[in-house]
Amino acid sequence: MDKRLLALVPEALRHVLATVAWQWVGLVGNVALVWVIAQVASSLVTGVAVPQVAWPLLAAGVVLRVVAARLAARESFAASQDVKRVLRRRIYEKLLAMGPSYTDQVPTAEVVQLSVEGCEQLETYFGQYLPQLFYAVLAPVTLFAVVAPVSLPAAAVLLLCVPLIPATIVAVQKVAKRILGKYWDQYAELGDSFLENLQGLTTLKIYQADAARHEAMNQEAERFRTITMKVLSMQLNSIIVMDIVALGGAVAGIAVALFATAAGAIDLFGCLFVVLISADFFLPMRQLGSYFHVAMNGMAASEKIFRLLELPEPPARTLAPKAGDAFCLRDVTFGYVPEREVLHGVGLEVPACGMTAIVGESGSGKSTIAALLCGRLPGYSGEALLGEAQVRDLDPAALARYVTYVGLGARLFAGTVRDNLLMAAPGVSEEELWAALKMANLADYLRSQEGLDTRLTEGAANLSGGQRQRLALARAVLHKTPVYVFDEATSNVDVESEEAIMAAVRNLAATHAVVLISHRLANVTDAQRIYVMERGHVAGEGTHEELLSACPEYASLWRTQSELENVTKGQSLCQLQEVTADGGQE
Ligand SMILES: Nc1ncnc2c1ncn2[C@@H]1O[C@H](COP(=O)(O)OP(=O)(O)OP(=O)(O)O)[C@@H](O)[C@H]1O
Repeated sequence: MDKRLLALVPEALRHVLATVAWQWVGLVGNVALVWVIAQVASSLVTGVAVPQVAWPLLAAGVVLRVVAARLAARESFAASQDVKRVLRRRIYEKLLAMGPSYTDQVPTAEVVQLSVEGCEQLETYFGQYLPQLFYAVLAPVTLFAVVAPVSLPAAAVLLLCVPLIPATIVAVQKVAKRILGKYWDQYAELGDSFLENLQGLTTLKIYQADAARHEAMNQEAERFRTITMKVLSMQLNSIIVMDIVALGGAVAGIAVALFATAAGAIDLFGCLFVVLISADFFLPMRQLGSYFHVAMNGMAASEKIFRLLELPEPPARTLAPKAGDAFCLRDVTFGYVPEREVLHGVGLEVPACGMTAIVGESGSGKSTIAALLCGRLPGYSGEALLGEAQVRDLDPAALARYVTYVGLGARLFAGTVRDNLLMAAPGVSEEELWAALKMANLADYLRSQEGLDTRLTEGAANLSGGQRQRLALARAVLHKTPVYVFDEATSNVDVESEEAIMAAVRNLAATHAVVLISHRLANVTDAQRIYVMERGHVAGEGTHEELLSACPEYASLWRTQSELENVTKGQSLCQLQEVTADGGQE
């Protein structure tokens, strides 16, 4: 019995005790029935009349058994409902408390398994195993009190044999614990790779790597099958052992009663009564043994649930930003893992209005700064302030109302364009929706379709990449917040889309704080302030002109990109000239 589990769901304990009480009432009914049957059988042999009380007792026994069985089942159901409800709520609250970065500590697949399968297993623990645990102690003691006046030696032998069953359970427990621990590990592993492969199926197909992954998953599934079979065979074997012990105990009790009858110590009724009741001494313990395996499964799941519930949580964030608050980073250091620092003493300021750009080579830490500003990386050191509050102390919901993040992975959902836009700003007028679409240069295209009712498939796969990004931008613009963070919002889009997005971003920057992360320097030349990142630190800051003269890293990046773009333009020109020469056209 795990005390932590009981403490976790104290409400369920009331139902567990009620289940035990009703089981006990059922046992009393059973004793009455056995008493009547033994009386009737012995009277048939001896010819002595059956006592008058037997018939009302028979009726009472039947009623008690039926009613008690129903009520015990109802209470057991109530206990398991409580457990599932409470545990799932606790897991959900834990995830909320851990915040969006919970995946750093526990994979989503494991959380899903624990909330579904894990909680189901605990349902059996509370609904069946726990009541049976109490009842399996109470029943033999009660029966001893009933049988002892009939035959003390038989009652004593029966009672003494009962603990042999838990003794075998304890012997099995060590092995069971090890096997079940492995079972859950394999289960979680299989769930993880299934989820990942399913999410990446398109990529696997593109590279024809699906067959290899399929094979790897088959091997994992085979390992899971093997361990499941081990669990089952361990359970069946131990049930056989428990049956032998239970039958052996009953036989010993019956033998004692027979000897006592032969010696004249008890009459025929007494002998029959002991014979008929002896199995009831062992049945509850035997039943406990079979629930025990399911309970062990639940215990193994509960270990994992506790591990999840005990994961460290970031301190409660309660502060909210005030109107006009601006971001300011001072000497900020951060690493995703302790052994590798990604930002080293970064300092930057984002004024409450205007465009602040962050540029730098790939991997220099730009997106990390964006994530930090959005409160997703609370484990930084130094000062990341919004107004006077540390970003890590701000309530995530309040921060989400203050900062809109638009990244490459902005998700568009299946449904209409209107649905996707309204999720950012419920209740806004049609005019405002169209104004945002116009800003993102998407209005004309959508008018040629079905307007705001244009249907999008999952992930807006029926739009082009550029259209998707422009729609994500329109949605962001509708989400009226004082600060916008654009992380590579113009990556992988055509020139037309890039120009449209940049025009919208500049427009926004006229009245809001905009942080623009872009690998393309041409997009940031008119930013009020540009920060140049290099390997996690700020290598330079200033306007485009200031940086060209004062920051060699920026000047070098600018030169490389300009040359590249000139070469590309030159090639296009050459190709155009070739076409003109060949075709003789102007
Ligand atoms: N979730 C993560 N876990 C561990 N390391 C990470 C994680 N995300 C980023 N990093 C590491 O942090 C460093 C900075 O990454 P970041 O994404 O901030 O760079 P970036 O400048 O935005 O790059 P890019 O221009 O390619 O998007 C990289 O070395 C990267 O390997």
